[in-house]
Amino acid sequence: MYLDRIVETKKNEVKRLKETLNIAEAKQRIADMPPTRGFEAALRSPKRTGMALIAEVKKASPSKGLIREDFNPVELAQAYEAAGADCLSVLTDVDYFQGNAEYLTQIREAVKLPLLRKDFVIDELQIYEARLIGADAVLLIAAILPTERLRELKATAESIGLDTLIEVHNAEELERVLEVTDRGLIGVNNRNLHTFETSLTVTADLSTSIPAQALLISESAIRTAEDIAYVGSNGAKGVLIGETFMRRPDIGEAVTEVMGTVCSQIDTGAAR
Ligand SMILES: O=P(O)(O)OC[C@@H](O)[C@@H](O)c1c[nH]c2ccccc12
Repeated sequence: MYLDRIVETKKNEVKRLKETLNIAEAKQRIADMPPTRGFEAALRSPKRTGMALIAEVKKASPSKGLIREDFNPVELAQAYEAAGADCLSVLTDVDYFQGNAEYLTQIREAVKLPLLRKDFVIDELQIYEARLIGADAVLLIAAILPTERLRELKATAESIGLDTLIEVHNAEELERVLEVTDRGLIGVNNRNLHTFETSLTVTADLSTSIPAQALLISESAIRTAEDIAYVGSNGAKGVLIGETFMRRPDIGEAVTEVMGTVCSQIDTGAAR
């Protein structure tokens, strides 16, 4: 199963990372860095009324293969910023998503938006590394983290100024996450990471169990303005979109088409 394979790869990456980076040194370097950009804060006051956007810089994925041939991460990030994205998500996994930590560092210099390091975090050291390469937030995936690990990794992230986006796909994962926190950013992944199957009803089904003080981000398989209206009417306060934008030659046009200028079509009265 591919998720297990990815985790094996990450264990090896962590082993290698431990040879070049230790926590004491990382902490020292982080102490000299400028503060993070406020990933959650940006999503809580989105540019488009009613729906925040995390736009993703993603070249390829295990489920879709190569998504975008003409891939200049900095240009793509700038186009997203110009189109009014609130935050960016940058894939840093090399083997499965053709991402790179360097893309994130380059993007940090080129745009002002808060950045999510999109990777498969299983160890503290990856979190310190995320901060060092220029991330403002990290993704924590409940499917690969036992509850206590989730709690520890979240605390580590917060101790160095990083926000967390905690990702769930089913009720069991959500229940475990709610043991750790009932606030912050909760991402509902519409894609099952084991089968690759997608359905936006995953967001609708889980949203009723997500407390109001948490911010629900609907992730994956969002393609149209109708999809935005659907997840928005079912509790999502933000969306994380990659492939739909990456497949379009003109990123800015795609963002405007999907997001609208304001998300006025959302009937938030029906939410929850
Ligand atoms: O490209 P999409 O279908 O718009 O999906 C974006 C994002 O949700 C997806 O890349 C993602 C969600 N969770 C992940 C975990 C790891 C890697 C990737 C992901």
